[in-house]
Amino acid sequence: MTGVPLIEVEDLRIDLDDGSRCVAAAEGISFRIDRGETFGLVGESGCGKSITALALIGLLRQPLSIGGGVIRFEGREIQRLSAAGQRELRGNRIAMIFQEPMTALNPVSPVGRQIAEMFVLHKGKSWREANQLAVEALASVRVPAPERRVNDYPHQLSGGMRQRAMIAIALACGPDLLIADEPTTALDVTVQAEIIELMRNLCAERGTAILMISHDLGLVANVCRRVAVMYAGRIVEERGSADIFRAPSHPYTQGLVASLPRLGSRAALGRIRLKEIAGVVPAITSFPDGCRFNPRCAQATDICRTVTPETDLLEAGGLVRCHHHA
Ligand SMILES: Nc1ncnc2c1ncn2[C@@H]1O[C@H](COP(=O)(O)OP(=O)(O)OP(=O)(O)O)[C@@H](O)[C@H]1O
Repeated sequence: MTGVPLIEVEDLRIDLDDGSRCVAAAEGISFRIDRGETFGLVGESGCGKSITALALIGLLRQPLSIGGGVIRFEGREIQRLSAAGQRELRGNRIAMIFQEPMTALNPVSPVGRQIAEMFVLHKGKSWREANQLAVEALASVRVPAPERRVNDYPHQLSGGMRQRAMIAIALACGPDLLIADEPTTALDVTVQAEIIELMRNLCAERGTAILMISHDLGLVANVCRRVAVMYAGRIVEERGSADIFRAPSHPYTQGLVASLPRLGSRAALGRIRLKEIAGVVPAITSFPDGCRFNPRCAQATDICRTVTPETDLLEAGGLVRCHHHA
């Protein structure tokens, strides 16, 4: 399958229709992720990261729906797959982990059983085999005493252990793509680092691609080779992770980079306040004309208030959507 991306999103639009009116919650979304690659989607809360991920796995529900564009998995259009085909894609090929594992785990079923179920349902294993594989899966995510822990219910595990169990379930069937939506936001910093390291190592060993979603540019750039920055339902910049710090091109990305504490700096030690991006993200129903970042942008001119910028290729590699890009 050389040359064919694992997943390719082309000009995706996601509509939000509340019955009285229909607005585009996200539009013009295009990116590709190759086999085994790590790709990040970053942006402030509400910019459309999670709904983009849900669209990829065919899990958008009313009032949201795909309003245009194409999503291809190994060259096949996901929207054209039957319901059964989409289910098989979600079970076997694409897995997802969320911020709060409690919402994804079944509270009345032991975690071992939930892992074993994946092997029974998607790999045709017997329960006996599947139970053994569940112990191995928990061991692979470094859960201590896995042969005992398989019998624990989700509420008996700490937040970090629950997220490990979620990763075990997600990776059970050897997916080609793991979508991780704010996987560590609810955890404290030390546990966060351990979980990220674990996820990254397991995926690298198995050749699993990662689509990581977070509001935290530092975290995403640390895990991913390439990063797309979203603002108000559009991708405004896509770059290699190192380039995004060295020479951010879009004023919004520049703002995000300026608001990151540098390791060991006075800001990281909490002694000075970091530069925040002034203003707030507009609501879906009141996206401004032209560039949606223009009301918050110090570089905005008349054209930014009226004309939507096209996506330009950067000489140094990458894409940017700004009339005045650096
Ligand atoms: N089920 C829904 N009904 C109505 N609006 C929704 C629904 N789900 C998402 N939205 C809206 O769509 C927009 C994009 O939401 P999305 O969850 O993708 O944002 P996000 O960037 O992932 O932010 P967060 O990190 O806060 O989840 C938001 O304005 C949100 O309010």
